[in-house]
Amino acid sequence: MDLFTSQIDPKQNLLPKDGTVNYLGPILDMSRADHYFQQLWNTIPWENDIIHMFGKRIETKRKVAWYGDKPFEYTYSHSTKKALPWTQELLELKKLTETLTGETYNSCLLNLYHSGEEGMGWHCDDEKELKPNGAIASLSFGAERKFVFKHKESKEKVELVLDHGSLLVMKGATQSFWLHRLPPTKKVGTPRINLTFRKIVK
Ligand SMILES: O=C(O)CCC(=O)C(=O)O
Ligand SMILES: [Fe+2]
Repeated sequence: MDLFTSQIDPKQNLLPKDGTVNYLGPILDMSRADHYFQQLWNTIPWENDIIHMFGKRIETKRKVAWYGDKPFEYTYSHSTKKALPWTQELLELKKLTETLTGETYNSCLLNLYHSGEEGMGWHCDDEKELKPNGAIASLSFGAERKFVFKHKESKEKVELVLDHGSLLVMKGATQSFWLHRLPPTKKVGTPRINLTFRKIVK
């Protein structure tokens, strides 16, 4: 563990107000994190996402997949997906995440970014299907990427780097008051996979 990761305080709230974000840092050793990256890369039926921008339907380069306890329908940016049944690896990761965060989840959105040129724009995860103020746990594999929060009113920003095999938790009022994004960058040439475990209450 290097000097930086040894200074991670999993109880520290990274937000100055209006929500709670904890960064637990790497929760898997390098070889297990590598193993999960390969498994997810090879076995998930990745599909391009559709977003609606300026009245147009745009297919993203970023790929997605949606899993859950039941074939939940999830409307994301006007397209509706039916959740696939858990794979063994996703169930292992869900259990580990539940233990470390003290919360339970029933669904997971997976994102695959082929390189730093792919990212995700400003948004909050406050869809009506999600448990209000429920925790969202974000597991990252592969390339380290910057992640940014921006307060909806004050525009204050909070930045951090999401490591290979790391866990980030957003909870409380975070989605009501803060946007987040994964900025694109020319500095990263390698892929990244992100899993966000969520709780659907429909
Ligand atoms: O890739 C990430 O780290 C963030 C993904 C995200 O914000 C989302 O899936 O809602
Ligand atoms: Fe998000």
